Amino acid sequence: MTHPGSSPLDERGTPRAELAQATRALQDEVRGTRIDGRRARELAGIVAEVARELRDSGADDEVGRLHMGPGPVNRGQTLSPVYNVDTWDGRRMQGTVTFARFHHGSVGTAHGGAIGLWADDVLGRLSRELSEGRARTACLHVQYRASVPVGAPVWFTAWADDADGRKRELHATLEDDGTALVTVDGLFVEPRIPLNGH
Ligand SMILES: CCCCCCCCCCCCCCCC(=O)SCCNC(=O)CCNC(=O)[C@H](O)C(C)(C)COP(=O)(O)OP(=O)(O)OC[C@H]1O[C@@H](n2cnc3c(N)ncnc32)[C@H](O)[C@@H]1OP(=O)(O)O
Repeated sequence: MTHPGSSPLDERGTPRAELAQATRALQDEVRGTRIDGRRARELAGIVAEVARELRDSGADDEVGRLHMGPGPVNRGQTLSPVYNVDTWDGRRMQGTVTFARFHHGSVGTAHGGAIGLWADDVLGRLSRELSEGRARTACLHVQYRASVPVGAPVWFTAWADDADGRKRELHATLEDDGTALVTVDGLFVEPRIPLNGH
């Protein structure tokens, strides 16, 4: 088994990744903080100042398009839960995902939408690893079988059926101690009109 070590999803060791991680920490702490109103207002000013500096430094996307190529830029987005790919044998990907406080849904569990977001991301990653052709999510079927914890790593497996022309059926599970928490079936389709680098 090999590790796709150069993946931008590894998000290690670059200043840009550090910025993304600090932003995630901020998102987590904003959620549910008990800070008093006066200080909250002061901190809002500081955060606004940071946002201004980032905006004024320019953006590397075009008309809001996320940069999808290799490199840490892709991970500048801080919405998706962080996941690590531990093994990849060319067909099956395994690793762990940790849903953060930011992704909290119902009491003590990860938000179903955050789980769907992660599923789209990991299957999109799988699709990229499997083929040069750019495919888009046509359909995502998420079954929530048991609650997914927040703040603790959960084991995942993602794999693909044989491609059928432009269509790829992809699957993923989240599990804890051998119990399936979530199962996902996705269909990714390479558009008739190829995507231009998206
Ligand atoms: C080294 C570099 C590493 C880089 C590492 C980067 C890692 C990076 C990770 C991040 C990864 C993020 C991944 C996000 C991925 C998105 O979130 S993509 C955004 C969300 N999805 C969209 O916006 C898609 C919108 N829909 C569309 O664009 C079009 O409907 C589609 C899906 C492309 C299909 O359009 P089309 O090409 O015209 O398809 P069409 O010819 O009608 O149908 C083709 C076949 O698919 C079937 N089909 C199409 N749609 C459906 C459907 N919804 N249901 C069932 N069947 C369908 C058709 O029935 C047909 O089947 P057959 O008759 O051939 O058997």
